[in-house]
Amino acid sequence: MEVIIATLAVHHSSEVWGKDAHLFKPERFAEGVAKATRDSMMAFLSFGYGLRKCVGFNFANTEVKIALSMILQRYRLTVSPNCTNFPFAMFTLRPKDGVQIMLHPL
Ligand code: HEM
Repeated sequence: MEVIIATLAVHHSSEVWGKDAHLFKPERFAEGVAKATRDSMMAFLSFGYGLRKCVGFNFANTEVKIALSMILQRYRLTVSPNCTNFPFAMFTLRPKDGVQIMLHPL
């Protein structure tokens, strides 16, 4: 595990994200990407950078917000007890076997 985390570079700069850069903290973005990245344009590269940056960036962001708000209005989400969530590094850190989520109707 230590070796995997030590090899990560993208989105893990402690200068940008702080000493807890390795923690999953979506609330970092509560006041927007610019504030979360301390105005460092190269710090958040999920959609690429520069002239070839993803053309679907605004569309994808809006789509995710709409889809998530529709789901959260109808369901409570919990992580399945069967979920092992083994972190796996392939350019970025991701769960090796995905994340099994259970949806409970509200
Ligand atoms: C969460 C959703 C998405 C993510 C994370 C994402 C991410 C990316 C990334 C990393 C690139 C490469 C940028 C680069 O080379 O620097 C890219 C390119 C591209 N994306 Fe997306 N993308 C998403 C959704 C979409 C959607 C919804 C569309 C279209 C409706 C789209 C269309 C494109 C196109 C056409 C390119 C190529 C741009 C070019 O080479 O000039 N993407 N995307």
